[in-house]
Amino acid sequence: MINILIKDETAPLKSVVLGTGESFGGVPAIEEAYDPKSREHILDGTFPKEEDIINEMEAVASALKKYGVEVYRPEVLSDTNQVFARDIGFVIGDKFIVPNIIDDRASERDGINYLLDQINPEQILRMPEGAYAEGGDVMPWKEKLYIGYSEDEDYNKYKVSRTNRAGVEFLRDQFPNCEFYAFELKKSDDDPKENALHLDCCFQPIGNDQCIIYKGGFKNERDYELVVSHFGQENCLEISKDEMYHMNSNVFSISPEIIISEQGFTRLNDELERRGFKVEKVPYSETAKMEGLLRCSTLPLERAY
Ligand SMILES: NC(=[NH2+])NCCC[C@H](N)C(=O)O
Repeated sequence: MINILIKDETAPLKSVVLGTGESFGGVPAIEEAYDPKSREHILDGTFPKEEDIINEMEAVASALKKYGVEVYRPEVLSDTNQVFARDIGFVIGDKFIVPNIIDDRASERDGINYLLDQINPEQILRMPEGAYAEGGDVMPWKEKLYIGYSEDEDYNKYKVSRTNRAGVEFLRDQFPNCEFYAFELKKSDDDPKENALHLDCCFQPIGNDQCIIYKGGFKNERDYELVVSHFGQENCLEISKDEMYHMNSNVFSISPEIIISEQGFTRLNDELERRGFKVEKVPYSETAKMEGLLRCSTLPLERAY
């Protein structure tokens, strides 16, 4: 049996699913792109190579194993991009949620069926038809649950809108004891600098009481202000539009003290170190071209409390 328990983003990590670059399907046709940054790299002829993705992900696997984390990988499905394990399922408390996700990615969920078979069925919740949520939009943070979503007007318009109101309501019903904060995100199918694909593309808690945040990713400024009021201004590490584009908010915490980050995020990494974090730097700039980074590639199953 596999134990699952996640109450926040940073408690010491015990086990995680890390996506895979194996047989990722190569360069998609332009009409197959489902985010604007991949689209940009398909058009520019700079879409990453399988070998580079595999090497980058191995560096993450090594960093995790160095700290004794149990690392599971999805079963490899041929010609399927399975890099971003975060979105295909997620754990809140002691429940594993199997969500409905964008059709273009729905088959990715099959890769973790072998893990679901090892989780107590009473701990698995399947989202009902019509309710959508991707793990990148869902963040348990102690007594709070932060969710990024789109109202129907945006949800029906953008491929990059992945969590809808019905998804939010489902989670609200399942977790009545959480303080619920659902934020609409800014979306664009064409311009990666105007698009917060998931909540973790513009916000993520780190340490015990801090966060990385990009104001422009929130559709409504009052939501950004609410988050800042929760953490306190001095505990918010603000990033710029360019830093959001490079996915600076999408680092990944092994513990409240240790963060895996991209080696080229110089300003962020220096600032994290100045704040006393140990930063494990990995090369991840090829994977970043597909509009996801380290949080997106990892699906934590258990943290220690
Ligand atoms: N949690 C995340 N931010 N995941 C990023 C997923 C990126 C992937 N290209 C998509 O469009 O779905």
